[in-house]
Amino acid sequence: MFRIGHGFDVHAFAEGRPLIIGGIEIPHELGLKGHSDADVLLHTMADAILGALALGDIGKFFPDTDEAYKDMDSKVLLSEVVDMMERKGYRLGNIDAVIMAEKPKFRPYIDEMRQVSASLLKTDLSNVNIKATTTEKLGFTGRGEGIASEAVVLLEKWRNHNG
Ligand SMILES: Nc1ccn([C@@H]2O[C@H](COP(=O)(O)O)[C@@H](O)[C@H]2O)c(=O)n1
Ligand SMILES: C[C@@]1(CO)OP(=O)(O)OP(=O)(O)OC[C@H]1O
Repeated sequence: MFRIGHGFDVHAFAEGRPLIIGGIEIPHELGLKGHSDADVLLHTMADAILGALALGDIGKFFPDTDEAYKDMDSKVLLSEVVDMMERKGYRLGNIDAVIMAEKPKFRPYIDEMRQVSASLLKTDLSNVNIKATTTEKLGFTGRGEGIASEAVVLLEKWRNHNG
């Protein structure tokens, strides 16, 4: 059995924060504002998986009102969601994600982001696609106010769940 999921997330730019996307730090004059490390790409991946499993979203499991998740490494968040997926008897089929931002240019970092995410998602590199686009200077991303990201995932049931 297959299940499809979709994730979408937005974080605003902020001064004095590192820019962490796809589990890696990207050199840029601005970072992203958030309760966690604000890794907008890993958040969309986690939300897409939770969506496929009809489990809700990351805010339900990692509320931004809980001090335990302050400055949380989103690699840990995604790993915990992958554990939930595995406990339900699913594994990743493939994931396709997009980062929407006017700046910086992500293309030089895409291969490393794919490697980090594939490892967190416990899947082969060939099952993970990450792309980037500007929004042609339109909207909040086009004005450089923040970064948006979206992901679609396919999960495959391959064993009986154990909890
Ligand atoms: N922040 C970004 C945005 C885009 N790219 C790469 O540039 C290509 C052209 O972008 P358009 O929005 O003009 O279509 C795009 O396909 C990406 O490869 C990027 O690296 N970082
Ligand atoms: C990741 C969490 C963790 O508290 O916080 P944020 O970094 O603010 O991210 P967001 O995608 O706005 O909401 C989900 C939160 O659960």
